[in-house]
Amino acid sequence: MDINDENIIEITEELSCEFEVARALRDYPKDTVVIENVKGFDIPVVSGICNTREKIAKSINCEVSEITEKIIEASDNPIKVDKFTDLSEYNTLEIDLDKIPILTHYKRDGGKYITAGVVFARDPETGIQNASIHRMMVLDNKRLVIRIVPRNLYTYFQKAQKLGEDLEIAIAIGMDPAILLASTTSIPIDYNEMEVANAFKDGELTLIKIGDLEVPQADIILEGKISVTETVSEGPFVDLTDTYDIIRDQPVINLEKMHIKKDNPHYHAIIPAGFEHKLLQGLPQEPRIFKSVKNAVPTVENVVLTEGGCCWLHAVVSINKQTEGDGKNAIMAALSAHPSLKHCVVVDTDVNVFDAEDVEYAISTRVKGDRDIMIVPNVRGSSLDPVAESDGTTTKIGVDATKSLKTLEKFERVSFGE
Ligand SMILES: C/C(=C\C(=O)O)CCOP(=O)(O)O
Ligand SMILES: [Mn+2]
Repeated sequence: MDINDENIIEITEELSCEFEVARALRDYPKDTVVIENVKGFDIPVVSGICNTREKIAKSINCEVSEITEKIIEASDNPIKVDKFTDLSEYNTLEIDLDKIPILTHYKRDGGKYITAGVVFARDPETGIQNASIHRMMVLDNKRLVIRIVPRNLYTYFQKAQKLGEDLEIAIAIGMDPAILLASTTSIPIDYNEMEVANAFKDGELTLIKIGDLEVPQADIILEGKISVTETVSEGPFVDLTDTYDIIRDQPVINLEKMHIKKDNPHYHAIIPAGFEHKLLQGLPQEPRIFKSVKNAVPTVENVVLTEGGCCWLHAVVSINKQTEGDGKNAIMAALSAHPSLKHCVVVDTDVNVFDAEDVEYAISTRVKGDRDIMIVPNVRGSSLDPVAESDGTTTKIGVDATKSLKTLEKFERVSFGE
């Protein structure tokens, strides 16, 4: 795997994949780290290839402020993949998960978890391929349990269940961040995420044909089937709010083969609740929120699900305010586009949405509480919100931190001038 970062932290001390690797990685929340010497394994662990917006922007060849625009462009203009290769660069082995340094992260976790696995499957009816990241807990050296949320893979799984046939899958681990990002995009069910990845790569993406599937040249590829009859308990697992998600009955994966790159393979681990987890899960929601706000307020400039808000619960939206009330319309559009969103702050375009201090500056100088704060009780929120009611409802807050158009002169940022 090409790790495209000139400042890699290399840890050579021998560490156990049970707790010790995860503990060491938490000391470097925004670095790319390679753990060279994992006790009992030949394969090093890499983490943090997508833990900053800068790294993600670099992988898709744009500036941080252009990521949303770039995702929208690639999702709206996917490119059919026409470059394929085979498995000649891999060693193919009978499945044995005990040969891969899969981590146990925190003390109360349900077990070892694959956290950077992209799952590839075809719709049993239409044949369209889906790619999505799922957490998968290890049951033994041949079996996993997968958390499937009701999105595209879940729909395929339901169709497979109706047909009574297990769903064939490949799990790819350790790949170019642009392909990881494409796998997390929220695109319609009849779209193939690898065509979005190919658009990020200007048509240069090469995939491997494995059975009926077309899979990226990842460092590790597992082959197997999601059972349509067998479920077991999955969890506990720390989700992006840094709190434990609940235990649920989820489908079992029976694995058959594994393909490991001959040349310098790494096992990619995403630390639960780390910035890589937050960004890969949250950042692909930003284009959805952006499109919705654009409908309501055409002068929207950018949308960010902030790292402090777990890239899930807090949004900052910047607009070039034209009329009084634009801020509140932007809040309503953002809250409805991402139902998990709890708090939304709207700022003017002279405020940098990526800079928490600048956003706080806008809140402190441009908000009048009785006029600019919207409180919406009893709405559905995120299952991860620790203050949500048992029925899933919570209270949402919108903060309109835009300048009042009536008194614009009072808000002039003097140090911005001459
Ligand atoms: C399972 C989650 C997200 C996803 O993969 O879509 C996290 C919780 O989702 P909520 O919709 O915020 O409950
Ligand atoms: Mn999909």
